[in-house]
Amino acid sequence: MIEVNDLRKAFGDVEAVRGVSFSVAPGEVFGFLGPNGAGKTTTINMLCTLLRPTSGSATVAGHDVARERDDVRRHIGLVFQDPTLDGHLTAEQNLRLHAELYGVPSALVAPRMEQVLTMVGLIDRRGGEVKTFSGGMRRRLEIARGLMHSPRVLFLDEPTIGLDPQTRSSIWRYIHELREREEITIFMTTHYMDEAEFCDRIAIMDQGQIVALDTPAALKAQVGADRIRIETEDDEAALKALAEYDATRSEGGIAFYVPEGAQFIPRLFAELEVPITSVSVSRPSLDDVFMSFTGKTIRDAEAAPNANRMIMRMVAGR
Ligand SMILES: Nc1ncnc2c1ncn2[C@@H]1O[C@H](COP(=O)(O)OP(=O)(O)OP(=O)(O)O)[C@@H](O)[C@H]1O
Repeated sequence: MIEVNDLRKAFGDVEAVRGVSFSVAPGEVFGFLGPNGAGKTTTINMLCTLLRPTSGSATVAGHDVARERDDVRRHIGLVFQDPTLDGHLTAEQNLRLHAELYGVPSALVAPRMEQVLTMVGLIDRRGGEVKTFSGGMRRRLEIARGLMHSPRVLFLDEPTIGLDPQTRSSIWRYIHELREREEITIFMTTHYMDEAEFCDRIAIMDQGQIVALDTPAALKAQVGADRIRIETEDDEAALKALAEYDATRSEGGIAFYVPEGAQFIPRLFAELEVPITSVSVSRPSLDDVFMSFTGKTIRDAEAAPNANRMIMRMVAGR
């Protein structure tokens, strides 16, 4: 549904996107994960035909984003970071306006409106002026509007940014319901690690390039080991017994890494002669994945100005 080949975008000296290639299958929820400034919005804008690529090529629903812009636009729905609803119009009027702009046949407008407003839980507020809606309601209405013309691909740029955790999870519920009900491909950007987990596949982007691309599970498996932390009645003896795992002292206990934590625990209890008073296993998170591919946490990547990033890379030997 989306094919991208060595796509690049430079703004003067700033190389925002530095040669990305990937493809997205029909029906997939595909996520672009990366810190602020990684180049996610620039990539999405090129795929939506809002920005012309400097070089490289991309097709969306079979149409070239540079040469067949109108065809691409007809097949996509957009939900952007910045709201674009008209606050003085009602929910219904906003959707109707969008349907007219997209040339939705008039007989289809009312049933489609009912369908999308029901999907995002706003059918009872259809007559309310948008300026009276909460941030979460507006975002849901934006999603409904993006779906009015039955696009084949829905692009969502940070769909949950600035929303509280409860509203974020309800937005995700709608996105998943949407995928079950409609034949639609979803391409989204996020810099929330926990949200990336909801995607079928994730491309991790850093400084204009894709540094990793796979399912969340496979990415985590690449990072490998589970972390085990135990507290015992005799840490000194336990450290000796666990020397082969390079166990170290950690936060008043002992920590070490094994490939399959859950399977290791029963053996640990059976074989370690020192009594264990507490145990925890943590699976690698997408934070660990980001760290292993970029050498920094996603928060550091956002906070660090470029000079600091270079120093961090030098320190990391990269
Ligand atoms: N119109 C523009 N002119 C100049 N530089 C730009 C322009 N748009 C983006 N950039 C630069 O390109 C780089 C990538 O920006 P982009 O907005 O694509 O990142 P992002 O990953 O989407 O971040 P965010 O999540 O903050 O939107 C940044 O260095 C940004 O300053």
